[in-house]
Amino acid sequence: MFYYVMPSDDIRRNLATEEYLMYNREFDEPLVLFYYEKPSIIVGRNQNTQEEVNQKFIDDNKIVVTRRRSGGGAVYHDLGNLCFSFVLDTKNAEFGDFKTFVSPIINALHEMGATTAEVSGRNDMIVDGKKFSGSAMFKHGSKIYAHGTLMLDVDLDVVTKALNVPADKIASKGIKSVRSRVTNLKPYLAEQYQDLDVEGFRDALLKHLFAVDDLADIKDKEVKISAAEEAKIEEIYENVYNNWDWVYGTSPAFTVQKRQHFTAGTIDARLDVKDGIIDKVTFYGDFFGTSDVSELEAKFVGIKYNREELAKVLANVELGNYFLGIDHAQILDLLA
Ligand SMILES: Nc1ncnc2c1ncn2[C@@H]1O[C@H](COP(=O)(O)OC(=O)CCCC[C@@H]2CCSS2)[C@@H](O)[C@H]1O
Repeated sequence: MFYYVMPSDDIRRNLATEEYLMYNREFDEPLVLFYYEKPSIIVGRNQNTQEEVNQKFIDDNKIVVTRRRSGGGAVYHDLGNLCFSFVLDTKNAEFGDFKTFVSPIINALHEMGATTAEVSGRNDMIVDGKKFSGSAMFKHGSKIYAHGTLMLDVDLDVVTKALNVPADKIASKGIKSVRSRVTNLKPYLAEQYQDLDVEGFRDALLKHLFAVDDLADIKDKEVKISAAEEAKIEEIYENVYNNWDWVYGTSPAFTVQKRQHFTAGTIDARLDVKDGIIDKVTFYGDFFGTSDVSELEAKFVGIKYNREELAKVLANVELGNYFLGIDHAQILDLLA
């Protein structure tokens, strides 16, 4: 087995590197990758990004949002979360089921004191009945990567806030992720691991996986990435993981239906969104102004469905013509 430790703390670059290595390297032996990142949400291949993220919270807290190629639900990562990934070619290595591929990780965790950590269901690892890891995989030809999370010391409060979308927000046709109760691993690890940050945890795991006391002993097992390859990884970063078309634009078509009560009355808004772009907006309500509201509805058609774009349109609108006594911020909150 070979290994590579990602130097970046940006999930978009880390996913680009993982993808690059899988497509472009030959794997006589499996490769294990480790990476971690600053606060980010990673939605699954078939998910509706707008539905999975709490956009206002994401904007306010500058949380990175991206989409991965593997399936499953949206997860939240911060600097207390470590990702692992096994990349291999099924021509050269057998790829069993989920339980088989995570077994080296489970064994290492047992050795580190989390003796009750176990595999659960289709893609979870749990301890004390609570999830600390979710996994997913992506296949291309005979090559596969199977990656997962390890919640060492994640801010659990933020997990709920960042992923929490009000139930009434969207009536979607997309695939919904399963909400489950999560926990951090740290309290379950032995005393000597209590002061570890995510890098220390990673190094400890590596030592257990390769059965060495010193990482210097496995230097020859470390994969090297050249400057020319870095440039190609940068292209994947830009074209895929940092590209709105991939992150939002590939979401399934969905409809947002929202209702807001104002002192003057109630407004309902319905937005049809296709490929991340607003297809149609309809307002219903009982206190419209003097101008035809369909004029306002038309202004939103064709823009990207996000707060920033909605705010730009609203900035040029004399709202009082359409709704009496409502300001821009209120309408923005209704729509976004
Ligand atoms: N970081 C993290 N780890 C484990 N579980 C999480 C995490 N964040 C949120 N959740 C919980 O899992 C569900 C979603 O579970 P679900 O089973 O739907 O999806 C997954 O687990 C996908 C894991 C993808 C791992 C990739 C590895 C490299 S980049 S992302 C979510 O609603 C939360 O309740």
